[in-house]
Amino acid sequence: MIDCINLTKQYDGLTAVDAVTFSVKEGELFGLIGPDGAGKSTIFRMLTTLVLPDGGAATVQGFDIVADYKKIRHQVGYMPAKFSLYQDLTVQENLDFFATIFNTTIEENYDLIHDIYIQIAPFKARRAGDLSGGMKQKLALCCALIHQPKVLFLDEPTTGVDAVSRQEFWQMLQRLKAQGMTILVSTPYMDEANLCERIALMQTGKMMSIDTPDGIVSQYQGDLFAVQSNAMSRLLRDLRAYEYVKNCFAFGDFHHFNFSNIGEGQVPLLLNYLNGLGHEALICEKIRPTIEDCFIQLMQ
Ligand SMILES: Nc1ncnc2c1ncn2[C@@H]1O[C@H](COP(=O)(O)OP(=O)(O)OP(=O)(O)O)[C@@H](O)[C@H]1O
Repeated sequence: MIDCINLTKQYDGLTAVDAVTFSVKEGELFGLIGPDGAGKSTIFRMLTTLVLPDGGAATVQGFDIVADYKKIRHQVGYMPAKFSLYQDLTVQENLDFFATIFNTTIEENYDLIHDIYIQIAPFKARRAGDLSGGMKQKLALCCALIHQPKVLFLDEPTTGVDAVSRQEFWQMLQRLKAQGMTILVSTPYMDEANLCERIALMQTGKMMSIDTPDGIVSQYQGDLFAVQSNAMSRLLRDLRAYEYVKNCFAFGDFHHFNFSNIGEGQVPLLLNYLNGLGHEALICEKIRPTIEDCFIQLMQ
């Protein structure tokens, strides 16, 4: 449904998207995962024909993003990262407006949107600008779906949205996927990567790895450990000073690290070293890497 080959975009000498190659299959939920500035929005803007690429090529539903831009605009649903609905119009007026410009009605497409529509229906008369972040996202999704697109582009739909709304949003995406929708979604939240079928990890315009979340985790090089003591900030410094600790960073209630040489055999020696430095209540265990751990390793 989406094919990109060496897709490139530059802004004033800065390469925002650097020869990116990836494909999204029909009915797939594919995630672009990366921090601010990684180039996610620029990929969305090129694929939805809002900006022209400087190099490479891409098709959406078989249509070329440059030559067939009008066809693509009629066929895809796009939810930009920035809330782009009319803040002064009510929820109902926004929905009616988007239905009208696509020459359709809410009733005609009710099957696809009813799940989301019933959640925003109680606020039909409220101005879009007065909705909560989560409700704004639901309304924007509803508007993006109003013309029954086959491909949905969702640029950071959960950024700035509370944890419960984020969870609800992803449940809605899973239901849309079950209805056969192809979805390209971006997020800076690494935990959301696991909710996609396949992901691309992005940094400074480049795709570092493309695979299923499990596939990415299985490519982690070496063993990863989580460690805790009664003095966490000193522990970070002491770990980084230890000769055989390669990379170490804070991760929730633990610090994650790996060894530069051998793996698990080093643990008793490291614990001796930390005990000697006065650390108490030490816990150190080998763990399965998260997507964030994999991302950090790939960056290094
Ligand atoms: N119109 C523009 N003019 C100049 N530089 C731009 C423009 N749009 C994006 N950039 C730059 O291109 C790079 C990629 O930006 P992009 O918005 O695609 O990243 P992103 O991963 O979506 O991050 P964000 O969440 O911050 O938007 C950044 O360095 C950004 O500053």
